Parts: sequence; structure tokens; C-alpha cells
Amino acid sequence: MTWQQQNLPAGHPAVRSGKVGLLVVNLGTPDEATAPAVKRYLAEFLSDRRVIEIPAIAWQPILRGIILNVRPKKSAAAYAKVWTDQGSPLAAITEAQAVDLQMRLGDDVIVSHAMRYGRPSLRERIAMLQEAGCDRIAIAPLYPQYCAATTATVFDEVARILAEMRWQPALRFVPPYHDDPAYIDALATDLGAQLDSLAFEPEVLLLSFHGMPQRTLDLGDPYHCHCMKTARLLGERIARPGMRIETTFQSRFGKAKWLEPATDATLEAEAHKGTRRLAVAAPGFAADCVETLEELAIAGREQFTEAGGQDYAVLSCLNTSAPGMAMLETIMRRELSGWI
Ligand SMILES: C=CC1=C(C)c2cc3[nH]c(cc4nc(cc5[nH]c(cc1n2)c(C)c5CCC(=O)O)C(CCC(=O)O)=C4C)c(C)c3C=C
Ligand SMILES: [Fe+2]
Ligand SMILES: [Fe+2]
Repeated sequence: MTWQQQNLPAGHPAVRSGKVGLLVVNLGTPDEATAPAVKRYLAEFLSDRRVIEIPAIAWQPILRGIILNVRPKKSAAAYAKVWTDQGSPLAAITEAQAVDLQMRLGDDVIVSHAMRYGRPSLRERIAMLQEAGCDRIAIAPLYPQYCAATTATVFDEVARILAEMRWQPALRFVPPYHDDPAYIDALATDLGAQLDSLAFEPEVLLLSFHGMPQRTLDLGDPYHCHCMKTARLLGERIARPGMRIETTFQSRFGKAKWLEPATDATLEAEAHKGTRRLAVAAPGFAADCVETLEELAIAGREQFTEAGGQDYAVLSCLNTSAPGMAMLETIMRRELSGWI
């Protein structure tokens, strides 16, 4: 029996309680690598006021009139280059991380995964956990660096979902882990091993984080500081003679000024100034996705080699690697303490 049904008086509604749930959350991704599917996904994602901080009355005509008519085709082509038999890499890896965590944490907790945009939705998975008897739920946004556009919007959506409930579960939110020794250790171990196995010795290692509008830093979002701290701590651990480490920001969107230096411009500038062997890591992404597998690994290679670079490698994200999963287990056990 998954919940308490005994000793209830006749006619009493079923009582589902006593279990603990853990919901790992990532951004979301299209259901298919087609323009209509990407359009549905981008319409939801780019309508979020945490992501595009422009009043809806000004932004929605631009989104519906221009962006959703132009970008889905281009983005679908990028997704098609990295699509797998299990679907979008981000979806497949996030699900595999939840399955692995379930094995590590055992029966004391029910682990599931959800996406902020698209499927499986937070609404669907919170309902599923409650149905399974969870009256305590920990929400774990898999973003090491806090950002209003990623972390805060998960909190907002969960709050909206709970606002409709009569019996709300107790909630915990797993904090950002940008400087957590377990995270830095996992990255240092995993990236160190990947660097050792390269066929060349990079002169430069780029630590490429997802970009954000510069304005969000000026307004007090800690994202830039979190990225810089991760880069500093990680850099201290993976430094090796002859390898310079640089921090850059990728995936610029729109016309506003974004955090700099930009990854794409840096790839070209490095090649122009004579760097021949370069590797890129993306420590801010918990899972490989279109931004790492296409933008860095495919487009980035073209940018670097066409500008004169020779050897180029993109290192994998932590994904379901042993160091990555051990790190997630450590953080989740700590954040669930007292509950399991
Ligand atoms: C890791 C943190 C991320 C931050 C910060 C972030 C901010 C941010 N992103 C966009 C626009 C797009 N991002 C897209 C994809 C995407 N972004 C992240 C993560 C962060 N985004 C991930 C993990 C992914 C990959 C999703 C996947 O399906 O693989 C896209 C879609 C792809 C494309 O069309 O290029 C857009 C658009 C903005 C505007 C923003 C902050 C303001
Ligand atoms: Fe993004
Ligand atoms: Fe800062």
C-alpha cells in the first residue's frame, strides 16, 4: 500500500501521505526537431517574463510577429543535428539523471524529473508525486549558478501550481551549487580525465557559460558572479602548465548587450592571435543540450577552424558520469536531511 488507507471511517476520502518526493528540474526542450514543435516550445519559453523582461504589450507582437516566424526553422535545424533515438539530449539525460538518483537514494524517496517548459511539466510531475503519497517534496533546479531566468522561474511556477491546492505538500528548494566543493570536485575530476584523454594538449581551455543580458547583472542578478566564482574555483583545480583558462558567455539572444566576452567572438579572436589547439567546457550546463552539442561542438568548431585554429574539442557536461552523479547524490542527501 503506497499511502495510508487503514482505519479511515466509511466515506472518508483516501489519504495519500507519508512519502518524500524529489523532483529534478531542467529548462525544457522541444518534443521533436521540427519547426512546429520548436515553435510551441519557444512560444512558452520566450513568453516567460523572467526570461524576457519586456512588458508583454511590447514583447508579444515582436515574439508572435517576427521571432516565432523566423527562429523555429533555424533552431529546428540545429536540434536535428543533435537529436538522438531517445529524443532531445536534454530530455534523455535529465531523465537518466533522475533514474540514477532513484537508484542511489533508494526507497526512502520517490525521484522524478520535470521541465520548466514543455514536457514532462512541473504540474504533471508534482501531481504524480502527490498521487504517490508525497506530502514532502524537494525541488532541485539543475542549474549550478542561480539566475532569475532559470532558477527563480521554477520557484514561481511551483508557487502558481501550489496556489491551486487545498492540501499543499511541504516544500524544499535545493539551492544553487556554483561553489559547492562537491560540484567543483566533480568538475575537476571529470574535466581532468577528459583533458587527459584528448589527442592534443590545449593551449587554451574556454569555460563557456550560457549568457544573459548585461542589464540583469546591473540589476543585481548574481548569475555573473556565480559563473565567475565557479570558473575561479575550477580553474585553480584544473590548471596545467602551458594551458591558459578563459571564461566566456555563449548563446546570445536578441539585440541587447549580453555578458562578455562572447564565446563565438573569443573562438575567432583566439585563432586570429595564433592559438592552434583549444578545448571548451560548459560547466554551467548539468546536461548536454543543443547549446553544447550544436552551438559549441559543431558551430564552434567551424568558427575556430575557419579562423585558422587547428585542434578543437568540446568536453562533455557532467551528465550521468560517475563524478557527476556522486555529486548530485551528495547534494540531494544533504538537502533531504531530516526527511530521509
Ligand atoms: C544554463 C543556464 C541558462 C540560462 C541562464 C539561459 C538564459 C537564456 N536563454 C535564452 C534563450 C534560449 N535558450 C535556449 C536553449 C537553452 N538554454 C539553456 C540554459 C540557459 N538559458 C539550455 C539548457 C538550453 C537548451 C535547451 C535544449 O532543448 O537543448 C534557446 C533555444 C534554442 C535556440 O533557439 O537557440 C533559446 C531561444 C534567453 C533569452 C535567456 C535569458 C534571458
Ligand atoms: Fe538559454
Ligand atoms: Fe560579479
